[in-house]
Amino acid sequence: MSAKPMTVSYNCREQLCVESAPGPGAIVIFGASGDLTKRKLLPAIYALFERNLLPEKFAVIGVARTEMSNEDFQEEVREAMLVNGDTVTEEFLHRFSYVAGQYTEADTFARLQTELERVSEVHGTEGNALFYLAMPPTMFEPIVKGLAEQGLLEEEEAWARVIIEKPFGHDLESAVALDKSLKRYIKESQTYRIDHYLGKETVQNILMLRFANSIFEPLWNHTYIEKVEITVAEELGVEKRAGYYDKAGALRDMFQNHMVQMLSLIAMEPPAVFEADAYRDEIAKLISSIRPLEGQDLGNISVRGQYVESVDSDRPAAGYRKEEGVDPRSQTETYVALKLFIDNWRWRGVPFYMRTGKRLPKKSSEIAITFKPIPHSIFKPIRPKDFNQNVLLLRMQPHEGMGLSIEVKAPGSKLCVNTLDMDFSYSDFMQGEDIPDAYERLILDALLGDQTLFVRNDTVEASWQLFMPLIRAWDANLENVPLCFYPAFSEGPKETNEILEGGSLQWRKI
Ligand SMILES: NC(=O)C1=CN([C@@H]2O[C@H](COP(=O)(O)OP(=O)(O)OC[C@H]3O[C@@H](n4cnc5c(N)ncnc54)[C@H](OP(=O)(O)O)[C@@H]3O)[C@@H](O)[C@H]2O)C=CC1
Ligand SMILES: O=C1O[C@H](COP(=O)(O)O)[C@@H](O)[C@H](O)[C@H]1O
Repeated sequence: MSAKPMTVSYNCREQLCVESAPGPGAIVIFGASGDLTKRKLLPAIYALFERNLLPEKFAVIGVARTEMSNEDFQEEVREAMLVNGDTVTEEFLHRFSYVAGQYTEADTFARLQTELERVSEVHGTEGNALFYLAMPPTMFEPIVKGLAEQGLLEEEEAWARVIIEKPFGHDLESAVALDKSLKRYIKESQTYRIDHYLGKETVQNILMLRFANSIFEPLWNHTYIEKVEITVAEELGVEKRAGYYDKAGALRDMFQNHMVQMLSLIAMEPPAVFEADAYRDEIAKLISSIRPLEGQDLGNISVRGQYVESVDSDRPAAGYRKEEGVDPRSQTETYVALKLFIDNWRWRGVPFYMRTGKRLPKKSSEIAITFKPIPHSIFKPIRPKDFNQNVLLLRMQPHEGMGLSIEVKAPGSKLCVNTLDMDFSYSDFMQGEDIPDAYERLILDALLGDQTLFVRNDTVEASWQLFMPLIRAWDANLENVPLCFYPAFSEGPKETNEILEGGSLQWRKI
């Protein structure tokens, strides 16, 4: 039985809900010719502009090696917006300019400084600058070094902040080394490590749901929760990113960062206040409470998969090894499933089943919390079958929202039971407005100097530490952790069921 859409009454007229624009500042995008810039950053900047959430005095400077004039870059911006059906105004476009150059040459940073001075004068950005490194990770250090040597990271009269994209390092050792070398040039207070999942409305809502209501938290522990299932499924394949992805794979691309952050929000203890360090302290504590993989039988708790050619003639797709730019003998995983436990008082014995992959049946990210069965049924004589267990479903995307399944009496004279799926969609809540994209929220926070939703280095390292035994076992091709194959658009490798108590349970259908 599915309920009609719930009536949503939305009352957000409080002061706290009023968003305000940051003070003057320039946004400098390194990697301005790249995929992330076009698909995510430019639309996010435009959306902030439309919502009057960019500084009144702002400018955007693109930097990359590709030769382009300011006009060419403005044309790229215009085209990137047209893809989304947005026609930008000249008022918006004339704030954009471009600096071409190599990151190893001091001259690039000298010309960037000249451009920053110009926009300060013309657009009133007052020397404040947010540097967004939308770049392959190998370039993070050279760029930060170049900025520092040019004096662009000094904060005497203006602020300077750096957004660093993921992945932060390739493993624990490289993440530690990267952090050490960046710290030579920037302070932690200037470092904004972005994990765009933390900017998603529905991901942030996990905290609100847990800590702004009194009905969930008393049940949020091993006494009442049987298992938690976190799925991030993508329909897309590797697309044009094989150069990066074939070296990274799903564990580094999705698990070490987005999946662990979502797990943390579900499982963390409440911070005393929602402030950057109090909140991030709790995240760090949680990640370090995850049962170490070292010493566990990795074959029982993990599956790595790679997609092969689709077997569905209506939905043809090449196998991963045939994708452009992928090594034809690639061992890179495009799918990972893991069973994790959190060794603390609250979560003793509760399995967290987690999976993510590319070329799965559809795009779908959700967290399903299954509550334990009722301790005793008073309805046994009339209903010998067990009741369905309650499930709280948090849908991250698409159709953001949440659902709760409960057992109810079906109308009629008999005592018949039905499962009622109560469903709530964010789109109803938003009354026709679009849900802001994650990058909008995070760019805005960085302009405001709020680090709460950015990842602190200790949590990055704790997460790498957790996965190192798995990475080592995969690198060594140990027999108990084989690469399993799944047809594109299937539910993933069949071996995934094995980690659900030897196949006695089932994953939710994607
Ligand atoms: N694309 C996405 O969906 C997502 C990306 N990210 C992260 O964002 C960052 C950027 O990603 P994306 O835009 O896809 O990357 P791209 O591969 O599109 O690269 C971005 C730009 O970097 C420059 N570049 C590429 N290789 C080199 C190199 N070896 N040396 C110097 N410059 C180089 C190129 O510009 P030019 O040649 O003009 O200098 C390119 O336009 C990465 O860290 C990625 O992990 C995170 C989440 C999602
Ligand atoms: O960080 C990444 O995320 C995207 C998926 O993000 P979503 O917001 O569309 O869910 C993924 O496709 C990409 O490989 C990864 O680098």
